[in-house]
Amino acid sequence: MKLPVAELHIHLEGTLEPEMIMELAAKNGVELPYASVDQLRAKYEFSNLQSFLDLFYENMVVLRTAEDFREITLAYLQRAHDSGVRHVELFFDPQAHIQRGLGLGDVIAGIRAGLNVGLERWGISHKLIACFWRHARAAEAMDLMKLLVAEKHDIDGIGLDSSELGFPPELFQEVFDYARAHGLHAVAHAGEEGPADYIWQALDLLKVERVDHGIRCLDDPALVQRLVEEQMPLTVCPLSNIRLRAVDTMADHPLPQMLEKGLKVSVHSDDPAYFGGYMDANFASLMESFNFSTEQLATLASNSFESTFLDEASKQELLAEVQAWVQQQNR
Ligand code: HPA
Ligand SMILES: [Zn+2]
Repeated sequence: MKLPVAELHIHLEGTLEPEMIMELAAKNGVELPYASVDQLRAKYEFSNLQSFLDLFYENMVVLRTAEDFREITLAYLQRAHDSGVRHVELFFDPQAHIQRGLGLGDVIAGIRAGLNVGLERWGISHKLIACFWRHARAAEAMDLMKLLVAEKHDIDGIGLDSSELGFPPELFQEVFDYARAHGLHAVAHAGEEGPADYIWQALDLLKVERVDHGIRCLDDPALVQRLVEEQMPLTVCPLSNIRLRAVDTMADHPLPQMLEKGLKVSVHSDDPAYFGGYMDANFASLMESFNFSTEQLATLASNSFESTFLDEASKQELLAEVQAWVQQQNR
């Protein structure tokens, strides 16, 4: 039995494996600047967040139809299932797709169709979170926010992603106020490359229910204290942090320290096709450096379920799976 976990920090477009990119490009007649999977893979060396985002946005242009979105969602869920994921809260970047002329309804219908097959086939439950680009104008995010509500698009929450430095959360306060007033959940990337102050802003101005990444909180003891007191979930992505050079090596990763301080941390894969693997690869890499105990692993898994937007009964069912896993380990 694999450690059962919830995947709460996963960008759908970041699950596009090089093989799928080449296949979709051929199918949709999209010209790419690489002739082969190997040539594409050779570009997967990143120096920071922006160097990754440039390639990430370039590659997602191969997605053209609702069927493409259904297919990649399902391909991701197969891998998620193989790596122990029992519930997923999936991010996608609507601005990327509507700018290319795709219909918002088609994108969401395709993703939802894939998620529903995943629920039937593997019992993986789900939520869907539309992320706004912080590098684009807040007014553009606001227009999209209003459209999502006016057209009753089927999403469960909103997030904030893309380039962090120079784009503080405060720019998006109005968008998050609007989302909250319309019953949507709210999360935001903060403190990945950006300073601890961006985490304060995400909490106080955007009133987020989870912070994505959040590792830079360790620079600010008062912030750590607040995050511990509120048991604010932090969705930490170890392989992403290494590949984007937010942390030097896995041995330097702050996750053990964060656990030690009582922060509500859980492990996630961010953009697994780009960063060296899915949930299981993240845990395998952590285990090589830290050899976590059964108890520590169970805490990480339980935190992941407690940090979901599921109802209490569903959370309890999934938490019971963690306990069953612990019993199996101790047998
Ligand atoms: O790690 C990330 N940070 C910000 N934006 C993103 N979009 C995809 N992945 C990321
Ligand atoms: Zn992310």
